[in-house]
Amino acid sequence: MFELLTPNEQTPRITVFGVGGCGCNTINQLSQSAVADNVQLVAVNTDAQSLTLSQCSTRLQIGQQVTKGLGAGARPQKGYEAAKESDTDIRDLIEQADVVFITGGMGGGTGTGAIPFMASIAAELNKPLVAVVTTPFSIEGHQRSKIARAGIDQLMQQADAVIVLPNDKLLEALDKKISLVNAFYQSNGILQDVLQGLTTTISQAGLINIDLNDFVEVISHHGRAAMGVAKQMQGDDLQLTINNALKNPLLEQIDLTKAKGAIVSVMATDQIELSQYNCIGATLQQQLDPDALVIIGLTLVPELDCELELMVIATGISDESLDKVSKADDAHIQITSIVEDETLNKDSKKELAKPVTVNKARFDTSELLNLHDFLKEKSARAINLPEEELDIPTYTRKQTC
Ligand SMILES: Nc1nc2c(ncn2[C@@H]2O[C@H](COP(=O)(O)OP(=O)(O)OP(=O)(O)O)[C@@H](O)[C@H]2O)c(=O)[nH]1
Repeated sequence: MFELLTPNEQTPRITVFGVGGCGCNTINQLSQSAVADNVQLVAVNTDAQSLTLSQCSTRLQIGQQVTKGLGAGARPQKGYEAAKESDTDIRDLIEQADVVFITGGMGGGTGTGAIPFMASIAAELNKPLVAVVTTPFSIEGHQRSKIARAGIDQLMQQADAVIVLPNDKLLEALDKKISLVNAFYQSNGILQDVLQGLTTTISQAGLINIDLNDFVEVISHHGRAAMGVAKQMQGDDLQLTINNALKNPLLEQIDLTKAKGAIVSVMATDQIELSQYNCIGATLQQQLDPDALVIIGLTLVPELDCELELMVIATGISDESLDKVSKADDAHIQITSIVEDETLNKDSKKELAKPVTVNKARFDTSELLNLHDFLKEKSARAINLPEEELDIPTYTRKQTC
């Protein structure tokens, strides 16, 4: 049953913080689009120069003493100290909000260090908070991934809901031939859609409103959150659109049936039929845990470029559900190394040729790098060479012997 409500008397005040280079870029793009009056955008950075370029009306330079306005140099500890130095300013801004969103890229210094600190202030002030963060592109290397992972672990302890959007996944959703600069710009467009969808969903513009308490209830399931988006063009099958939203590349491969709650934002033209709306609710209810709280908000957008647009945010996903996926038939991929090193004896070759199994659901580049380390170490043990030498091709190694 869905209830038609009149718009909120008191529209919640939403503050969206864009932290660090990536966060500020996203917030900048967001500020160029139509943002509701109840949404305040705040650009936060240690880098003074980048802040001067920001088009946000509220800009906060953090850690002037610690960083001298020069950025955190990819050191999260510096980002953390910078945020701590500006504790009072951050606290003042968070205090004014009913709901807080924070966005930024994990893997550098400012975002990775400052975002968990800001989330801890929101928790202290009892403000519901959703963090939307990216993880680095695989081409950025192992070290950045490692920094990002540690930052996300810290953030998970503080924030109500953490939506992690791997930059590689954002890229998958875009045209493969895109240039890198454009990839950044367009991936920010996706972040912008996520934030805009969320803020619109809890603002008063919706025909069927999601009220703040519902929103808080759904996001207060601690743990991972995941999201999917899909568009339905004229004549498309609605069921298919819903399934696309659940299997969207932005949604990691997780078992949604274990989600404890979901917020669904539907944007449609005024041609939407009640049967379509009911179909969305019924389909999602079937896919999720029967006890999950599913909240659906509808916003009419007359100039929408499609029939309807769907955004699903599933919250309270436990690690258990990730494990469940790993038990699925195709959940593992096997990687077999081809061993052509003639210096190895038969037994070592056999040992090295054993396939290594990697969890496909969680397979990411950092895992590939771990695998690379693992294989290197394994073969170092087999032929008793120092590990670092294994980066030298066998042919060259032989010549230097
Ligand atoms: N999608 C997207 N990702 C970005 C963008 N800019 C940076 N990133 C990602 O965010 C990570 C952190 O970069 P920044 O946000 O520039 O770093 P920072 O938090 O400002 O930290 P410092 O530069 O060390 O002070 C990078 O490793 C990239 O993966 C962007 O515009 N869009």
